[in-house]
Amino acid sequence: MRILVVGAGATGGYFGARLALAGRDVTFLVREKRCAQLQKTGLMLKSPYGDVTLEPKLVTAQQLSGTWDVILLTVKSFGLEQAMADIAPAVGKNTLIIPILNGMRHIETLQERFGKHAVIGGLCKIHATLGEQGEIIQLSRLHTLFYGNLPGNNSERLQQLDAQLRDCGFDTVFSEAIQSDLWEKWLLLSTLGSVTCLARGNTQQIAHAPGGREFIESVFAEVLAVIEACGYQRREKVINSTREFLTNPDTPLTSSMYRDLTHGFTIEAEQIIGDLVRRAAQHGVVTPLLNAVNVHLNVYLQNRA
Ligand SMILES: NC(=O)C1=CN([C@@H]2O[C@H](COP(=O)(O)OP(=O)(O)OC[C@H]3O[C@@H](n4cnc5c(N)ncnc54)[C@H](OP(=O)(O)O)[C@@H]3O)[C@@H](O)[C@H]2O)C=CC1
Ligand SMILES: CC(C)(CO)C(=O)C(=O)O
Repeated sequence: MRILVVGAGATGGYFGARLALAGRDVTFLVREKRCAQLQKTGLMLKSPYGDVTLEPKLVTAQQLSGTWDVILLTVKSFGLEQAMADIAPAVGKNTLIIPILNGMRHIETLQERFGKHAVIGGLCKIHATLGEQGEIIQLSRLHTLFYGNLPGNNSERLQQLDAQLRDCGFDTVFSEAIQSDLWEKWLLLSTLGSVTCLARGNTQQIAHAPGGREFIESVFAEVLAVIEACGYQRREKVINSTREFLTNPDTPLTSSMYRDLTHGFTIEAEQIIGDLVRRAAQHGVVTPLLNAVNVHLNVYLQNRA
């Protein structure tokens, strides 16, 4: 299968590199600046599993030709509109698009543009960032890619896709409940992003501050109430383990949004928190903490602008 990885940033660069190293037919769709950088330095991966540099196959939007079997979409939410316009010529009638953006709204946006049959549910769990030379830095050993059919879609091509993605040097989950996985990832990520961005520290620091653990639990409870109002059917075991994970005083967790914010970069405030706040209002769920986080992140974005 021909795989087009859209974006060679922290996540796209990581999973794309692993796929290419495993011999899959991978091309990265990149913009001019990143293209020039990668042509000069190669795609450098700094990883607890060992460092490696590869010469990636690169293409820019102007050079795209033909359609692709798989499109792994790894742009940030604010790059989605442009990315959809760029990939449109590459989407054929059998193309499978796997977005791994955080949040949920992009799924409907992609389905509206390319049709439900084209969009596979996807998410990734990894701690990765870009270094000063454009290298991909994997910050922990976590590297899991989840994918599966969304409700109302039953693509038989997923078996084929699974065979392509498996055994490539990262963990995979071919999920039969990707919709639940997506809600649960949002629960984890939005809670983690909220508390770390508001407190400007990791979860270990927060858990050791007076009222810190309760703070994490209260944000978690708000997010859970929102996603349940939106239709999430609670899986008690996952809820409990996620809550434990986030409040563990021995583990210093941060989120990619927190890393972006502390570096002064733009952040996916709307996709990760704003969308939750809007859904809460639609369903009459009261979310004072999430509202405060939303204001905080928006003021950060205003100051940045
Ligand atoms: N980093 C992490 O640890 C995790 C991130 N996520 C989520 O994954 C998503 C991607 O995040 P991440 O990889 O960190 O983001 P990055 O900013 O590191 O990478 C995104 C890349 O997309 C590229 N891009 C944007 N628009 C286009 C386009 N039209 N054509 C080609 N390339 C494009 C950017 O390139 P350019 O250099 O040209 O701007 C950039 O390199 C986000 O939704 C994030 O929340 C999920 C789990 C963990
Ligand atoms: C939940 C987590 C931390 C791991 O994948 C993440 O998605 C992020 O940092 O954006």
